[in-house]
Amino acid sequence: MAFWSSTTIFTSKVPRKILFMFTLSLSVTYLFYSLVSCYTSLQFSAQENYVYQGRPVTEETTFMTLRGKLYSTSLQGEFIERTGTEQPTVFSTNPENVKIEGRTAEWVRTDTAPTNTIAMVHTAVMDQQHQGFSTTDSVFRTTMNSTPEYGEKKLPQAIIIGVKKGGTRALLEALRVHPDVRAVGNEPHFFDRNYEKGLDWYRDLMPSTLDGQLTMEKTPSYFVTSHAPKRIYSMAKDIKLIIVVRNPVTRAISDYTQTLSKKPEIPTFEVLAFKNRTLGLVDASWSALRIGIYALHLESWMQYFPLSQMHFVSGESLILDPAGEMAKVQDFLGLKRIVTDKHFYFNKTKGFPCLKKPEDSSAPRCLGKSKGRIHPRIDPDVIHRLHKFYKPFNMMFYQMTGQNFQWESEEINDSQSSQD
Ligand SMILES: Nc1ncnc2c1ncn2[C@@H]1O[C@H](COP(=O)(O)OS(=O)(=O)O)[C@@H](OP(=O)(O)O)[C@H]1O
Repeated sequence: MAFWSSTTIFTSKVPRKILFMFTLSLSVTYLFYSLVSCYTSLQFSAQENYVYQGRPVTEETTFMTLRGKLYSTSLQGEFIERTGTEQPTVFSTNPENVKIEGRTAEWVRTDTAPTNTIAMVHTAVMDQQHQGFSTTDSVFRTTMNSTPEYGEKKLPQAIIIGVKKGGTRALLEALRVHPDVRAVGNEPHFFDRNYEKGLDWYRDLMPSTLDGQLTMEKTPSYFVTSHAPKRIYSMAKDIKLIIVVRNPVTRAISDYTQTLSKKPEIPTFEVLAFKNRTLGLVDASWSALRIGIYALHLESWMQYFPLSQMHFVSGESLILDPAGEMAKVQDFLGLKRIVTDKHFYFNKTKGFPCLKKPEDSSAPRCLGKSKGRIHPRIDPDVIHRLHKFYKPFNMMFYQMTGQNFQWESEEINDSQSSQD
């Protein structure tokens, strides 16, 4: 009764207009806050959803979110072709001075530390413009997807040490699809060119990893660097070493093709391959040929590491059956077989296997122009002589590794096809 009477007094005392204004302002305030909170939650979910192997990932578990964040750049296949950081190719016909270590552009993923992102994006834009690519939203997405790195930087537990032009980039990029592998995109060249910079410098180049993830790098010149085995051993005795090998004759031609692309004025392959062609004296000190004497280089690695710590990948099989080679590599690294045939397709235009692109991305997932170059035609007689030159070294290599890479049967095929 008291309540009823006080309400009646209130309504009768306050003018109806004021009451109406008060109710209206309350409603407007309520509506405003509802809209603001709705917008914030929409924004949050747009930022927190990313794609993991083609599927959108939401915040189902914290761990998946963290890992997804860590991989948000890489799993969207943001590959940006940029010029390697290596020193430019120096060519000399004096075998002692021959240094064909230069490298051309290659695919480098942009999952860098945030501090490097702006520089990388800038480089990406410049490079894409330079190559006539459109400065697409892939660069934009790279910026958007640059998330802080989680975990800690570690020294690598596995290194692809060689061989130059063996297919090392293709292997590393396929491995980087694996959620338990994190690798530095550029070649650090720590054990051959930057050793004096120290282990802290080297570690700092590595991407951050979470527990259970492998840190990796690839520098193909390590395999032929005499002091690399000792240096790597002193860093980590139990490190795993991967060597991608390829028919040494084709490898030499590939190496030469790379140099030719930068220095078109160099002598022909046929000239460089011999000290005296009439006498059939092969110039084994020419680095393009010397690198292919695998048995010789392997010997120095075997002084420090048991074979069980080395894995040899056939460069030929990596092209013909990438998933098969990846299965063996994942086993060797103690990884779950996650990278399988589902991840590859044969790209007819490229003429090589490429990584399948995630559903939502238009980013290319083939390697760049510097991988899979067209080789110049080499005199079949020179090819035959080189096969003969390499044969004993290949045999020794097969014996040392316990693997037959069948490069001799390739020569039979080559000569058959050149007769056709
Ligand atoms: N999937 C795929 N796509 C393109 N290219 C592929 C692939 N798999 C292996 N290869 C072969 O890799 C060769 C280059 O080897 P590397 O990456 O080790 O070269 S480098 O030493 O890093 O410069 C390169 O040599 P060239 O063909 O002579 O250019 C390729 O034959």
